[in-house]
Amino acid sequence: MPSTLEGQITMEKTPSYFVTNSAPKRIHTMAKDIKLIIVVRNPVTRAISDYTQTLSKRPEIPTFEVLAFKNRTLGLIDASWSALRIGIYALHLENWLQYFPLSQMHFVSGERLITDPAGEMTKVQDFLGLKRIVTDKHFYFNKTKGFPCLKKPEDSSTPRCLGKSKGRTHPKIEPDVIRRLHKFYKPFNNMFYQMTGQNFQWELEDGGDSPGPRD
Ligand SMILES: Nc1ncnc2c1ncn2[C@@H]1O[C@H](COP(=O)(O)OS(=O)(=O)O)[C@@H](OP(=O)(O)O)[C@H]1O
Repeated sequence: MPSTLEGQITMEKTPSYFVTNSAPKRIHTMAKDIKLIIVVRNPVTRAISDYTQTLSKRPEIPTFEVLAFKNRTLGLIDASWSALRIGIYALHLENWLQYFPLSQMHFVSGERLITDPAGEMTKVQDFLGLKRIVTDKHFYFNKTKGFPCLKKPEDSSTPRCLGKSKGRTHPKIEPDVIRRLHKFYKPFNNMFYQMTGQNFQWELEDGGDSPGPRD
């Protein structure tokens, strides 16, 4: 981490920290009063997104349906598959709560980040104690990309969307597998809602892969 001068905030983004057992202790040793921002989305959609990313690099991997089960006939989920294990948010949060109070954490809804980016950014700015600089007027919905994009980033005069690797089309997953996964995550999601005091409403999206902007 670079040194931070008076009036500056240093930010660092590493998604894997949230699920790395040794991370909370090490980060606590480095900076006890650090503010932590965690972006979470429906763990079923997250798993499919994770799989889609791996598939783009290694097209030869087995199907999602094959990887998701230890025994499909018995409906036995393979929770050791990292794409699924990462979505057990309550488990990972438990680890962080051993070192940091909830007041130092802010949870961003991945779903609302797409449907209402300015609203989510307002909450992030408030959490960080920043002036509300980023607002509605900084975003527009790009129909081609199917996602919100920045109208005019600070370093450029042209609009900017996230790159091709963000917002890929997901493969169609068999509906009974999606249903089984929703059932698998339900108790963990409820635990996570209780721990955070926030209801992310993931159970409302039953049936298929949760509706994304492209669907
Ligand atoms: N504005 C905007 N544009 C594009 N994509 C957006 C946006 N907001 C959120 N998302 C969602 O971000 C998902 C990719 O982020 P990741 O967390 O996988 O990124 S990272 O590689 O782990 O850093 C990506 O997941 P996929 O749709 O599965 O690709 C998007 O759904």
